[in-house]
Amino acid sequence: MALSRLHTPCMEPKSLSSRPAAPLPSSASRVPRVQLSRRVLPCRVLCSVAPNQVESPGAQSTVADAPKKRECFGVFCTTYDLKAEEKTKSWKSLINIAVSGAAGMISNHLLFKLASGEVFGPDQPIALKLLGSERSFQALEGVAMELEDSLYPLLREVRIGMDPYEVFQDAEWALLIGAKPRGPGMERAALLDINGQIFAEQGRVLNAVASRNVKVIVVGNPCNTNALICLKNAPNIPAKNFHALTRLDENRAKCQLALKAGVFYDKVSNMTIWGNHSTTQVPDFLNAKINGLPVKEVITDTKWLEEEFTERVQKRGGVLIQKWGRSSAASTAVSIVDAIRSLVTPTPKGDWFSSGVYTNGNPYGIAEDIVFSMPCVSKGDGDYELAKDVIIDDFLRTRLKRTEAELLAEKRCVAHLTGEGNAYCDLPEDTMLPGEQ
Ligand SMILES: NC(=O)c1ccc[n+]([C@@H]2O[C@H](COP(=O)([O-])OP(=O)(O)OC[C@H]3O[C@@H](n4cnc5c(N)ncnc54)[C@H](O)[C@@H]3O)[C@@H](O)[C@H]2O)c1
Repeated sequence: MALSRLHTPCMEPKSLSSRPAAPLPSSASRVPRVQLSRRVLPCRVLCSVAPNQVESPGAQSTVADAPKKRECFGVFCTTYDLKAEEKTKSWKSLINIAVSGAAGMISNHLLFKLASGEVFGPDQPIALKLLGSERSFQALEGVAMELEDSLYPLLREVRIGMDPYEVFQDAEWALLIGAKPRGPGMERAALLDINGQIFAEQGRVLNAVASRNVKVIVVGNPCNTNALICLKNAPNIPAKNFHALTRLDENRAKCQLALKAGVFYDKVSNMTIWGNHSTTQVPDFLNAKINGLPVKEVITDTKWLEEEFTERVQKRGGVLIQKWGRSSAASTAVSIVDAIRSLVTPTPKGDWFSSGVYTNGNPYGIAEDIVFSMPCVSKGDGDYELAKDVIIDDFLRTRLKRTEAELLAEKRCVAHLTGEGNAYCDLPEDTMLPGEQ
């Protein structure tokens, strides 16, 4: 099924939107708010399509056959009345963002942030392609209705579906959140297998239909090994384009250091989470800085740094579940936003961010061919390089080895899903995900 293309609502010249729109670039402000107004006329009835309009397949349908069409959702099927000249002045080209697990708790925060413009910018229209499962499909319709009702000027298309081949078509960003949670008594090996199968399939689909330069952020757990499985099943997409989300751990670590030092958290920089998004992860206080100074010069309580700080970060998710009764969804969504923004905006000079990335010639002595969280810098073009000037002492090295051993064992455990032979599961210990008790 073809995707609907950029289409702008057919609307009245004056904005009737009651909620504040994201600020416009100066060129856009010269254009009457016609593009941003959300007073949408029922175009299939009232509007003829001018030659300079781009229309969606859905827009060509008549009122009578409209209910049969599923290329777009509700109001997003409407044809927009946009002059080509205005389009080039004020809008960047539409980007396609695919999100799996879109009816889940994390997505319920994330989608609204994406649509508001706070992730890709106030002049960047987006299309959201939402993947759900059979069980979650009704809920997904509810999510799409809430997106409709939010009247976001930058949200030009919403499409929902259960077929990843349709949903991932031409995706430029794929945010892979949907996964099964570890049930009571379930071994980590079983979770690796169940979720690994999801990510093997999604890797194959991305390989077949997504943009060749799609950026993939794997959130569903165990996210490092899921990302490895995904990239191994997508040989035509650069392995460098795949990330496992460790940004929530980075944000938690920054917060704990700020609390201990009595400073606001924007004073903490160069925070690396090394390794696996599990309780073996290594929050690095050796290279982190507070007010530009090494953390160890500002926080002299070494015992706290070596023991309490690390454990607090590793177990923060579990403590939160005890208090809140559910896992962290809002702060995870915020950290996905941070992770994307770190790739699409230049990293501040001298700083870096953490991301679980494919090890292929890393300078830190980490085993190759796994997805390991490391310090990265970006020019803001969606790509990244590994950070230089990183110190690794014996204490840090010992911890890196432990999380590396866990990831190598996870890799052996999913060999049947990465095309590397028979799986052999010898996980060093049944480590937990950060949110597990
Ligand atoms: N990496 C991180 O920092 C981090 C942090 C928090 C949570 N997580 C993980 O994110 C995942 C989602 O968390 P949540 O709180 O949103 O869970 P949730 O249960 O609220 O939502 C998951 C959604 O995914 C759907 N789903 C399941 N399998 C799917 C599939 N194959 N295709 C599409 N959709 C599918 C489910 O129906 C559900 O709607 C979990 O694996 C969780 O462990 C990761």
